[in-house]
Amino acid sequence: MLYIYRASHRQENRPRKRRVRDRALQEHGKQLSCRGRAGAGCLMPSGSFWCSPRGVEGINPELKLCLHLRETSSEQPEHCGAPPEDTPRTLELENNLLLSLASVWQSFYLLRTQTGRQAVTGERGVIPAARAQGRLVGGGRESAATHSFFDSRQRERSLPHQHMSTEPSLERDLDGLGKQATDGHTRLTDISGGTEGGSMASIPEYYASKNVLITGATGFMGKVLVEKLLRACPEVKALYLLVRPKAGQSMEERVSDMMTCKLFDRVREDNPDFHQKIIPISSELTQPGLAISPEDVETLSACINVVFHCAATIRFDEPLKHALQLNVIATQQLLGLAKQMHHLEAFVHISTAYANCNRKHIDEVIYPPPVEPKKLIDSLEWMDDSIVRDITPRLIGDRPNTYTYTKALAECVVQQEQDKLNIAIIRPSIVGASWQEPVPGWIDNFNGPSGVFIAAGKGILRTMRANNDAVADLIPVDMVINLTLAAGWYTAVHRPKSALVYNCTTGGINPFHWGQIEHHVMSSFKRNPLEQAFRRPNANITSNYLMNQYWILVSHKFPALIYDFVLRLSGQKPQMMRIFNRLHKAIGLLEYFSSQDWEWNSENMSMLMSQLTPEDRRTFNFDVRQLNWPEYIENYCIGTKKYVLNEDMSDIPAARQHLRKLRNIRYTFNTVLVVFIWRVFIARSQMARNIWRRRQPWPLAVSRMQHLRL
Ligand SMILES: CCCCCCCCCCCCCCCCCC(=O)SCCNC(=O)CCNC(=O)[C@H](O)C(C)(C)COP(=O)(O)OP(=O)(O)OC[C@H]1O[C@@H](n2cnc3c(N)ncnc32)[C@H](O)[C@@H]1OP(=O)(O)O
Ligand SMILES: NC(=O)C1=CN([C@@H]2O[C@H](COP(=O)(O)OP(=O)(O)OC[C@H]3O[C@@H](n4cnc5c(N)ncnc54)[C@H](OP(=O)(O)O)[C@@H]3O)[C@@H](O)[C@H]2O)C=CC1
Repeated sequence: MLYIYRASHRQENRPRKRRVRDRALQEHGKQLSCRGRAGAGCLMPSGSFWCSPRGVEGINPELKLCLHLRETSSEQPEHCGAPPEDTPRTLELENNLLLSLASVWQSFYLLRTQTGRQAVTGERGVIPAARAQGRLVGGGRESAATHSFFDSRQRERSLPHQHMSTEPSLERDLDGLGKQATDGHTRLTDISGGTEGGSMASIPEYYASKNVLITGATGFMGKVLVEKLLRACPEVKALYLLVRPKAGQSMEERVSDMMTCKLFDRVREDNPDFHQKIIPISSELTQPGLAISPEDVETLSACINVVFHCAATIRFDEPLKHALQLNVIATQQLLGLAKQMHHLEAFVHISTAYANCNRKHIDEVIYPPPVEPKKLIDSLEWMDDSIVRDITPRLIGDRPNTYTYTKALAECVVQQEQDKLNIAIIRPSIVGASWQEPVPGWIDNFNGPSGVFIAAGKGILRTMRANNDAVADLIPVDMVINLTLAAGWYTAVHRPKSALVYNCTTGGINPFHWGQIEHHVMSSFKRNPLEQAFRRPNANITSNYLMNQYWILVSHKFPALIYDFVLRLSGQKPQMMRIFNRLHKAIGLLEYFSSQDWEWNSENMSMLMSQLTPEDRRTFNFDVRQLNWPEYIENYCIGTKKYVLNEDMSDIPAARQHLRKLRNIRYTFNTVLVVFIWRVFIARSQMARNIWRRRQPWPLAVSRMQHLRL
């Protein structure tokens, strides 16, 4: 039975359409997904077919349709509405076309399950079928990402990867179905990166016996990536980590320190010898040739299969020259090294969802850079640091800092190599503590909101400029890493011709707002207080500049002055004002992100999810719909206590006691203040007494009542 439903193409209906698809996906589990020149579509194993209006545009440009094709008619999706009354003849033709497509798909699916072939064949059916029937025309709105995805099927890649030469071209797809069924085994083995057994490799299967290069492995996300790879893909051959010596520690010491961190407890339990798979390579990314020795370059060129580039400077106030050096030039150099790698299958670049924060709606495309990176690099090379500092605001234009500016340039640099390498670009929004893995709430730094939460939990931060109703696009680090690993797998196995961008965000799918965050953070820190809080946690956010300035004066600067005064009296060094000045600098840099909303398209994230086997979807879960925000925020706050501040959970009763003490101090202070004001301004001044009497008639009323009672 075929249902065709009319759905408006307008933006506001998108969530509804998304729900149609999501529900269909939930109901049917595994699905095959296809992308056309004009959009996306999914065929479920049961034979049901979902196609976005954009996808349909290619088939029938006049009709904006959401199609839902089901085997049984018993359960009509309530969100689709009734079939259009004015079903035109073209629609019947569509019905026939789609029914035949569906039957092709279904037999295709059966074929696939028999031969163990999955997305390789599944991705190539609907559009060629439509084209074969002369129905698929070029029209329709195309996103570059969609285009690039489709292009990957159209163009043969000229990489030195053996298996690419045998990848069937799109044009041959439909006609070649039978052929694929007979010789599909051979092709599948090729495409799945040499996996035995004729079935498409799952993610752990793909990473088995692969050599992976990771930059930024000592950083927040890099560590989680290393941990997850070792734990979820235990057969991975080796992880080569580009690490620099730092703070008097050699790179070997740094890596062995890292591996003793709590984050690796679960891996250690599973495989106490996991460190044998880790090979540190000395590298300073800001140096020419990344300061990698020629021997190491040779080793890496010979063996690396996948590169994850996480290293970056994420400081918002980084001088432009340094940010450019690390975020752009080092990326360029790494790409140069990647091109020398004989067996490279995927290059995954970690960008940020805010690389294009000068736009309100951000698609999964690489936007034209603010300036040609090469020109900027050449010009800054000869410029004095002070000149660069002076022209930085003009250069970064409508971006808030050098970080987002250089990350946008880096994307452009990466894109320039898309013809030579299989590239994925991951754009996470605000990466927060882990959701589930390896432990809920794992976090190890003060970046982004973590520092703000801690400052609020310690009772230092009382006010911040943020929009209560703006979406707080937080995403847990484990979800970002799961998506990153899945994208690496997908890029290597499917080899899209041009770089695929994944906006890794939550706001469009499972929104949560800064006002809600404030509420949950505060109540969480009241339940599980931090040790030695300065004041009881009570932070408020406001979008009003003047109000914020007022509260900064009253709740930050005034208490800091008193505290420093007390410290001075007791012979100690004043420190509170200094802490507040640093805090104000930090939150001043963050306010840009907490005061406004962005809208990210995350179709590629959904597409990627639809490509995973149920098992992989569980192991590499990045389904942000499953996030329960209050629970996540609670774990996040506990995580800051346990892993950032290294506080013991058993001390919570003492911390609560401390908060009670602070509350009593506050009550006492307030009472003393009232009495003081009374004494100074009211009791001593006749005018104040007169005003007091006029404003407060109740004492007279009370005395009159007492008089009457007597
Ligand atoms: C309660 C309810 C509240 C609800 C509202 C919450 C709103 C939150 C809004 C968050 C928005 C986040 C947006 C991020 C968007 C971009 C995401 C990315 O792509 S990229 C990822 C995002 N990238 C970033 O987030 C980078 C932001 N950070 C920076 O740019 C710089 O660290 C700096 C300019 C803030 C300070 O520079 P500088 O003065 O040279 O100082 P140092 O660096 O040397 O550190 C000094 C001390 O301060 C410590 N500390 C550090 N950060 C914070 C903090 N945020 N806070 C507090 N403390 C912080 C630090 O640990 C150190 O302590 P200690 O070791 O001395 O004891
Ligand atoms: N955290 C977030 O909220 C978000 C992060 N991202 C992106 O994710 C990636 C990782 O971020 P995150 O883990 O938070 O950042 P961290 O600051 O925690 O880690 C940065 C990593 O880069 C390494 N690095 C920095 N400079 C050099 C250098 N000169 N030579 C060698 N290595 C260097 C650091 O090594 P070392 O330990 O030696 O300093 C560290 O391992 C970045 O690309 C960032 O842009 C994107 C969106 C949000």
